[in-house]
Amino acid sequence: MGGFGVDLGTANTVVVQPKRGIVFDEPSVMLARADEPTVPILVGEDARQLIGRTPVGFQTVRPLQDGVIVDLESARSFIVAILRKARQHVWSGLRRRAVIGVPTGATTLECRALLEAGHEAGLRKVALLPEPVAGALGSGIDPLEPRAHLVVDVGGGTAEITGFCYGGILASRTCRVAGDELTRTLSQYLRSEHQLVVGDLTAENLKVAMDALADPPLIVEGRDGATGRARLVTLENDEVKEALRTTVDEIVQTLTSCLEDLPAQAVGDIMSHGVLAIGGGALMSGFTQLLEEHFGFPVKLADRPLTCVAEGASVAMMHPEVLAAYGG
Ligand SMILES: Nc1ncnc2c1ncn2[C@@H]1O[C@H](COP(=O)(O)OP(=O)(O)OP(=O)(O)O)[C@@H](O)[C@H]1O
Repeated sequence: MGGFGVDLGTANTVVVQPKRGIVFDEPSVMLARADEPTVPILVGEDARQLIGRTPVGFQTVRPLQDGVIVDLESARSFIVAILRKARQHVWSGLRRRAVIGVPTGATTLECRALLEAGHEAGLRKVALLPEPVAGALGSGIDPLEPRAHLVVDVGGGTAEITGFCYGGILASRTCRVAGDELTRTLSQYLRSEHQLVVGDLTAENLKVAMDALADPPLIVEGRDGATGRARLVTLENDEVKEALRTTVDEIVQTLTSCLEDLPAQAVGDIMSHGVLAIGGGALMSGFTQLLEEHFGFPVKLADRPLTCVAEGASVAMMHPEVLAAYGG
C-alpha cells in the first residue's frame, strides 16, 4: 500500500511508509537564501547544523510554529523537499496519499492550511488525524474501543493533553510552552546566572544531556557575556533541573487541569490503565514521574515517543474507520 504517515512537527518531522517503516526523521528546518526564503537549499539535519552559524545572505526557516503552519509557501516547499528525500529510499512516480498528524487544538483555518500544503506538494489525497490519537494508535492502542484514554504530548512548540474514547474527543488542553521554550529558558539562565552566551543548539544539547546525566557535572562551552572570550562553565545536574523548574511546572499545570473537564467515568478508566506520554519533551529526565505526582495515577512513556505519531498515521491509512471517526 502506498502513502505516507506524516508527523509534521515544530521541531522534527517524521515520515513513515506502511511497508518500509521510517523513511524520514529529521528536524523541521530548511536553509534558504534570504531573498528566496521559500526555496530550500538544505532540509532537515543538514539545515539544522547551520542554526546559529548561518552565513550572510542565507536564513534558516522553520515552516511550523506551535505545531501549525504559519507560512503556506514555506510549508509547501518543505513538504515537497521531505517527500523527495523520503523517496530516495523508495522511488515512485505515483502521486501518493498521506495521513498527517495535527494538534487537537488546531483551528479549522490551520487544518485547511495543512491540507492545502499537502495537495500543493503533489499528494493525491490528504487526511488529518489528531496527533494524540495517532500516537496512541502507533503505540498499539485501539482508539475506537469504548474505554477512555488520556495522552500527553510534549513536543517542541506545544504540550497537549487529550482524552478520547470510542471515536470522539472527550477533552483537550493545549499549552504553547513546551520543549523549545525549555531550551530558551536554559539559554537565558546561562546568560543571566553565568554570563555565558550560548547558541540554541548548545542549549538544546545541554537539556537533552541532562537526561542521560547521572552524577558527573556537565561542561558547557560558550562566549563570555562581558569580554566576548570563549569560556567553559561547569553545571551540576540539579542546577539545570532547578533552572527549568518554573517552565516545567507551567507545562505540568496546564496538562493536569484537563482532568477537570473529563467525565468521572473516564477518569476511572484512566486511573486503572494510566496515561500515555508521547513527544520528545516527555523524555526529559524526571518528567513522567512529575506528571504521576500531579495526576495521582500512572504515566507510561510510549516505547517510541518521537516516532509513534507518524507510525500511527501510517497505520490509520489502513483503518478508514479511525479516520472517519477522528479525522477527515
Ligand atoms: N531526551 C530528551 N530530553 C529532553 N528533551 C528532549 C529529548 N529528546 C527530544 N527532546 C525535545 O523534544 C522536542 C521535540 O519533540 P517532538 O519531535 O516530539 O516535537 P514536534 O512534534 O516536532 O513538536 P510539536 O508537537 O510541538 O509540533 C524538542 O524540544 C527537543 O529538544
